[in-house]
Amino acid sequence: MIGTSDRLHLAIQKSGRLSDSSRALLRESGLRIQHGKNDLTARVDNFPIDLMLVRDDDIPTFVRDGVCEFGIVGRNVLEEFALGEAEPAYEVIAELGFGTCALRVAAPEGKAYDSPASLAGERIATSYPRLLKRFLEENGVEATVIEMSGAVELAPRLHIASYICDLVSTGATLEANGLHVVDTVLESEALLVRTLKPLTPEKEEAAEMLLMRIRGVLATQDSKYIMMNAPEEALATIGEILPGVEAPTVIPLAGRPGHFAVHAVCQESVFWETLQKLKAAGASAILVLPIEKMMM
Ligand SMILES: Nc1ncnc2c1ncn2[C@@H]1O[C@H](COP(=O)(O)OP(=O)(O)OP(=O)(O)O)[C@@H](O)[C@H]1O
Ligand SMILES: O=P(O)(O)OC[C@H]1O[C@H](OP(=O)(O)OP(=O)(O)O)[C@H](O)[C@@H]1O
Ligand SMILES: [Mg+2]
Repeated sequence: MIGTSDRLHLAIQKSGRLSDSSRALLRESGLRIQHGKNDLTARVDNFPIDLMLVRDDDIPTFVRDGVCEFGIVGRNVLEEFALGEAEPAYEVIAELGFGTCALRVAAPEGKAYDSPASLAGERIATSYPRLLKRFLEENGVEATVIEMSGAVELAPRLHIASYICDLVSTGATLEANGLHVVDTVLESEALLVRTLKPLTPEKEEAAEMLLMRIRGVLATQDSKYIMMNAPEEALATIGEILPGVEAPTVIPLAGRPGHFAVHAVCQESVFWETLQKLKAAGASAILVLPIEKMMM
C-alpha cells in the first residue's frame, strides 16, 4: 500500500504555453488528473503522483531541492537557472517535442549585423541575462545587458536598447515590432527533468513506471505501423527504404508462392514519398497505421 508520503510530485506550468501539452502528455501516459481543493495542486487518482501547478520559473528550484521529483519546463528557463547554480541540480530525462522556440538576438529593421562582433559596445535587452552573457563571452564580445522581465520587444522603440534577445517561435511578435532575427543563442523545447536527490524505493519504483509510460508515448508520436505485400525479389530493397526499421516481419502469403506480407514499426515519419518508393520497388496494398501504445 502506497501512503501519501510515497507519492511523487511533478511540477508543471499552471497556465501558459506549456500547460496544455504537459497535461496532454500525462493524460496520454494514462494518468487521470483530478483537480484538488485549490488550483495549485492536482491529484492523479490512478497513479501515486501529485501535480504541482506553478509558474514555470519556479520549476527548476523545486526540482533542485527535491520538493518535486520531476518537472516539465523549457530548456530556456532551465539553462538560465543552471547558469546561476554552483552544481548540477537536475537530470534531463526526455525532450518532449512541444514548446519549441528559440532564444534569438533581434535588431530593428535597417540595423546592420554581420556577426556577434557587431554587438560590441551595444545595449541588449533580455529576460535571459545569463544565457545572453554566456553567448557574448563565448564570442569574446563586450556589451551591456539590460534585464527586463517582459515586453522585451518594446526596448528598441523606447530607446532602452539597440538589440533584444528574446524567445521567438513564429516571428510574428518580432515582425509586429519592426524587428528581425540576427542570431541564435539557444534552441529550446519542453524537457522532462528529474531531481538528483535520491528517492525512496517506493518512489523510485513509481518513477520508473512513469518514465516507461512517458517514453512509450514519445516513441509512438513519430512511429507508424506499416504493412504491405511484396514479391521475394523486392524484399531487400524494401528493407532499405523503410525509415527507422531494424528488422521487418516477413510472413509468406497463403496461396501465393514467392509473395510475402511485410510488417514493420517505422520509428520515423512515413511520408508519401516513402510510399511511392515502396510501390516502385514492387510493394502493393501498402497500409500505414497509427500506433496507440508502445512499451520498449
Ligand atoms: N512563442 C512560443 N512558442 C512556443 N513556445 C514558447 C513560446 N514562447 C515561450 N515558449 C516556451 O514556453 C515556456 C512558457 O512560456 P510562457 O510565455 O507561458 O511563460 P511565462 O509567461 O513565463 O509563464 P509563467 O506565468 O508560468 O511564468 C517558455 O519558457 C518557453 O520554453
Ligand atoms: O515568435 P512568436 O510566435 O510571435 O512568439 C514569441 C513571443 O512568445 C513569447 O511570449 P508570450 O506570447 O508567451 O507572452 P509572455 O511574454 O507574456 O510570456 C515570447 O516572449 C515572445 O514575445
Ligand atoms: Mg515564467
